[in-house]
Amino acid sequence: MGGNRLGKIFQVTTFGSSHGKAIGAVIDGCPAGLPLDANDIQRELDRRRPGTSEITTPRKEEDKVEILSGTFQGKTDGTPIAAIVYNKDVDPSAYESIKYKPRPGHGDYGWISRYGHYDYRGGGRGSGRVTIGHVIGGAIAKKLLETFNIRIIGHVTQIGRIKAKRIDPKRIEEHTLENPVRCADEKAAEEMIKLILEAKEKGDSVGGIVEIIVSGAPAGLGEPVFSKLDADIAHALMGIGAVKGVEIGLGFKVAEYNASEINDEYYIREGRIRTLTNNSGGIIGGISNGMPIIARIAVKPTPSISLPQRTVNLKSMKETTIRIKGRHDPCICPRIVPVAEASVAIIIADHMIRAGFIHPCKIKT
Ligand SMILES: Cc1cc2nc3c(=O)[nH]c(=O)nc-3n(C[C@H](O)[C@H](O)[C@H](O)COP(=O)(O)O)c2cc1C
Ligand SMILES: C=C(O[C@@H]1CC(C(=O)O)=C[C@@H](OP(=O)(O)O)[C@H]1O)C(=O)O
Repeated sequence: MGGNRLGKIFQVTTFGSSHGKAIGAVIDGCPAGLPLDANDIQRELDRRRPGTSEITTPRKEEDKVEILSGTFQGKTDGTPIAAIVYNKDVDPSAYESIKYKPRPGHGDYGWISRYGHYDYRGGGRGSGRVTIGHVIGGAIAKKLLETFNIRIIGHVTQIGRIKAKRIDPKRIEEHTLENPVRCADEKAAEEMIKLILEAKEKGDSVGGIVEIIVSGAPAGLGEPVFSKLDADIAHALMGIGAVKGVEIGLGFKVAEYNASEINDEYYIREGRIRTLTNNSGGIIGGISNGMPIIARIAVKPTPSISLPQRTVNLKSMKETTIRIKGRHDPCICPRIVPVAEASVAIIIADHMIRAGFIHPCKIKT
């Protein structure tokens, strides 16, 4: 199949599917000497886990992770780290009657066109559940980055047309930790939850926007051509199911301004070069400039909905309709937050090693 790997030196390869035996990741290129145990990964997986509130899929999974290799006496030893989560609440019954009917908005038709032999149960490897692998890789990347005081935090900024007020990035974590919609603006969060529940009640779904902020990254990460830091971040984020747009900094809004209005002007504070504004989202010419790195993703409404929709029967080659049953997220945004953080963490960890900020073999702080 190919295409299951992210990162060049810090490489994360994921495997597994929604209704198969297990899902996991193999991380190659993590330097030796990083303290790591299952709890470091579990903490992140718990933030992604399904079945935790009325605004997530009711599929009940513990998502308990087991580290199979790559650590010795509580630290990474430079060998491939393999970690696995077994699928427990597997129930493909809802997919039996629709196996020849591609779901509008989901990956079914594309996968059948490309591979022919296709695991139709829950989209197989096309399921959002495979993002367990992203989160495993990202948890290790985050742990590595924390050693260098680099932190990555995501939050929901919009659901449907409801927009959150801007909040001090330092306060996002405390405000989103206990909040099921992962929005730091408490008033907007309440309205968002209401909107998600209304859509769910109707058998429909809603989309939104998630922002990811990297703080503490040094200037000098990235490459000037092709493997630009912004290009690699966009690649990683677009690799998550349901993501239809990526913005860095001001993003699509740059079209509305003159350069004199949005160029980030430089100044010096306590011997450090900074910029007055951060419209470039911390990346200039493909390389980080030491300001916070800011990416935003547009997440589409969950494709599997129970309202009737038009589709085709690929066996009889006749037009037909579909009503999707089963267990689905009425909105993907809250659960995509840890996945997006993980994807960005993998790219930043990879570039930290590539640019020489982290030794590729052993941790030297
Ligand atoms: C965390 C997460 C959870 C998801 N949950 C669902 C779901 O419950 N039902 C569904 O139809 N799609 C869900 N998706 C979205 C599909 O996986 C995605 O739309 C599908 O793979 C098609 O890919 P595309 O939207 O990128 O074109 C989820 C995605 C993610 C990342
Ligand atoms: C189980 C998860 O999300 C699943 C993502 C998903 C999809 O089509 O993407 C469809 C549903 O799967 P199933 O029909 O197999 O229950 C969701 O529950 C998970 O993320 O852990």
